[in-house]
Amino acid sequence: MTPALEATGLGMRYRRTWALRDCSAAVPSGRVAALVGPNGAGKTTLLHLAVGMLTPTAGEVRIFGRPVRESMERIAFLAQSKPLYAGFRVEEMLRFGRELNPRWDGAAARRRLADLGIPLERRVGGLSGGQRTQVALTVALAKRPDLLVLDEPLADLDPLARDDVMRGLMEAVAETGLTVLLSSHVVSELEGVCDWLVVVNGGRVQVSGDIDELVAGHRLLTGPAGTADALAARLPVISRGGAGRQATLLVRDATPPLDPRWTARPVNLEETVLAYLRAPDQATLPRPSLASAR
Ligand SMILES: Nc1ncnc2c1ncn2[C@@H]1O[C@H](COP(=O)(O)OP(=O)(O)OP(=O)(O)O)[C@@H](O)[C@H]1O
Repeated sequence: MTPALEATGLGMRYRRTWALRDCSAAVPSGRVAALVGPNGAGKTTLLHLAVGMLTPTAGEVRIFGRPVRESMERIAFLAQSKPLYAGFRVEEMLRFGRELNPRWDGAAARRRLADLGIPLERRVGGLSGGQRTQVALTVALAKRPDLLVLDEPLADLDPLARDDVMRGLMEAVAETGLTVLLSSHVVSELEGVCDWLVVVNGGRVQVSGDIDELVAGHRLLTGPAGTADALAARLPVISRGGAGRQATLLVRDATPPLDPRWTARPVNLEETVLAYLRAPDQATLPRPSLASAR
């Protein structure tokens, strides 16, 4: 199946600095994909390229197999700054949306806001942060996109509002089957919500693949520090930790004949992501991105 989003050899240079370089990654259709990476990794740049706000210096992005500029009606973008006009009433935002978007579904937007208990006559500036995000999400969904791209939708929200926003997003995915790509720093809250992961680090794509496969393919080994070097030499170690006499190794594809002094346990998404972020030179090999995206 054609991926919802496919980046090939993508690069973006701002004057002399490459914000992204030689990035190849894909998000299959129908997935909820998380884009994670440290500050300055290139996440916003990648998202802006994906929605046509920036033109790549190198490579290309295709949306459902077509160039971005031919796909604009199929994409909705929720920017980090939540582009809502504080002086507008919620219903004016909807009217504005209707005028600008040929695929606009105003009835669904009104239903969604009623379910959320957000009054149409309220001014955007008078809403809470969580409500503002919900209005921005409602406007984005009313465009009936096939691909919804969100830049840090959870930033500045308290845990309850984050949960509400993610729940709203999941309901929309279940109803419409749209593909989602969202950047976030809150990795712990992506588990169970996102099923595809793209990690960018230092302007490069480090990981791109199915979250269940990725997490199941890693183990955390714990054992005596004195034997860690010998074990690490035989295994694909992503990151090392531990303190004092105990060492930990987060390893990929671990089915080694283990020294009985070492124990292995499964890892979660956050541990896996942190391990890769600590080791920018490590990439999942072979990268599952393009192979499993089709
Ligand atoms: N308009 C610009 N002009 C020059 N450099 C830029 C511009 N936008 C981004 N950069 C640089 O490109 C790199 C990637 O920035 P980007 O905003 O894409 O990262 P990010 O992963 O979204 O970061 P954060 O998590 O802090 O939002 C950074 O080094 C940043 O300083």
